[in-house]
Amino acid sequence: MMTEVLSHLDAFATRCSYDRLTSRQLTSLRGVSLVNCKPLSGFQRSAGGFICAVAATPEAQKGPRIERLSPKRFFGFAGGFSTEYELGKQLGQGGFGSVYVATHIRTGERRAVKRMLKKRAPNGWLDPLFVRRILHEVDVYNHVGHSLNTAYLYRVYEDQQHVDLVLELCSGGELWSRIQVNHYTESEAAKLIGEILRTLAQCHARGIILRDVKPSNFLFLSEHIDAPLKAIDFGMATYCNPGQKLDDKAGSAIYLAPEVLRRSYDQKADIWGAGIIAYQLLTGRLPFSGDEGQDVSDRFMSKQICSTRDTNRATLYSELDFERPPWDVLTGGAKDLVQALLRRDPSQRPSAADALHHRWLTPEENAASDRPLSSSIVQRLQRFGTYGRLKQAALRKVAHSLAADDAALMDLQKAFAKMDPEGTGSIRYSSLSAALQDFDLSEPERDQLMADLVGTAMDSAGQIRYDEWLAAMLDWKSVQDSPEWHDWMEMAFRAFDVDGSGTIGNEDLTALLCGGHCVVPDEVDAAIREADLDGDGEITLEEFQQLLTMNSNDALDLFETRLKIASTQ
Ligand SMILES: Nc1ncnc2c1ncn2[C@@H]1O[C@H](COP(=O)(O)OP(=O)(O)OP(=O)(O)O)[C@@H](O)[C@H]1O
Repeated sequence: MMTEVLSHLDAFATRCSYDRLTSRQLTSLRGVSLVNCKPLSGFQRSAGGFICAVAATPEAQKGPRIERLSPKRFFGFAGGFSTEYELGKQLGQGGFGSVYVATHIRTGERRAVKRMLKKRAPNGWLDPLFVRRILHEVDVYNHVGHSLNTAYLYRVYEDQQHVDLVLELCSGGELWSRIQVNHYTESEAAKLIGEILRTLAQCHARGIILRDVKPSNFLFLSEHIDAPLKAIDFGMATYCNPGQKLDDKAGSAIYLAPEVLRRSYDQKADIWGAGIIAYQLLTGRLPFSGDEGQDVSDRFMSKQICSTRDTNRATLYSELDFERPPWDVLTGGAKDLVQALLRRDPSQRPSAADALHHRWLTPEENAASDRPLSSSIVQRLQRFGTYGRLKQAALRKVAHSLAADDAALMDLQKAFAKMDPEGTGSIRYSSLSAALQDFDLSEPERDQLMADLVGTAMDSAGQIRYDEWLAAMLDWKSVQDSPEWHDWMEMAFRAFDVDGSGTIGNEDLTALLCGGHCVVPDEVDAAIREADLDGDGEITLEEFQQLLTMNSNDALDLFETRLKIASTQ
């Protein structure tokens, strides 16, 4: 009974943050007695929600009344999917959703839609695990989905029955199906392993752990042999703060790290999964050897059933084989990296960011962070895209204050002037789009990269202002070293606190982000959640400063370049 009450309240509390109820307001609800509320597993920044210890009073045991919630718009996502999209053939089926091709009725653009049935508990409430899974998946897409290594999330819809995630269509099939057909050459494998590690590094830099790193969660964008790889399916992801250890067993058997089986793990567990994939790409089999390990490997690769006990024993104890062919012909660099990724002691395993610098993956001398601006625009746009709407708006505001003659901005000014030869102070989308032709990007990818550049669609009119350009291109870490940084942050805060109340709240952001009328549901809520550490629905100066400072030092080489060989100069 107690468990049932807890799950009622858990789902209810999660929903409450979407109603912008504070923990104080929660406790005032009839029949609910909540103590020690804290943000839901680190997702306070954007998914919101509270985990509360519950004093199960007789009244609380009845649970809050379901009528308080509208199942139709439980999450606050947009409605009207079927008026905007036509559903086509099924692409795939997972444990949590079916994925279809969907065509945008007005533009004819083809996308993938992951349709998940709103799962209900026997009492009619939405199942709390389902609620949390959706929140986590959307949250991770919003954090890292604007990088080229992840399928782009265009929009989320919901109706009475379903939640629909509209995603970039990846039509090249799963990495898994190519592993089964091919053994990759070393350079092909290195490119793919680099792309996987880049996704991990971007997530880990934001405190996210994926917990389901396996070949079927990476899809090729197209059928082209060199098509980029995109990560999908973040339903298992969660947050893990520095120093924290998770203890729940989550993931797919053969890719689980030893420490996950021992129930004390952090982001390094994802690296093990990447190591198993790397091994498969290079050899077409699993690393486990000895009688038992070999049996697990053979069964798994030929899609026969393996018992959990045998799989776990192989992960924990089997010798890892780096002797048999093709290891005799693979280079020392490949062996060295894969061995490092598969160290059983997680403290000896490299982080994703460190692994990316391994000599086998980055043979060129020229690290991405040293590249000139002209060849790192794509990386800079992705990095900016992974910041939330509020942070993007705040950085634009600060960029506006930077001195026009600052020598550190010279390169950025020059690049801007090249696209604005008449000195109008704005560049056209078409000019930037033309500049992006030098990069090996699909047309939707070009549009995705530019989507985050301007403040609101209303004021853009197809133009990008200098401050918008600066905000996206700048290395903000260096700006933060300026003695004026704190003044600039405070100035931006005061400007955003439109009603002068001392905090930034709902009305301030409605005015700021959508000129008083937001058409995208949840837009303002999501912006508040970006910074609202204590979940009270308001952003204080301290919370605002923390938002502006975190993640600003993301190295550019965490992001894909996609530079065409011909234009590396
Ligand atoms: N963006 C996409 N483009 C094309 N196909 C996709 C896309 N996303 C998912 N698919 C296909 O749909 C399948 C199921 O998707 P996904 O893994 O996200 O679902 P799931 O229910 O979360 O799965 P799981 O049971 O592994 O957690 C994928 O294996 C893939 O074949």
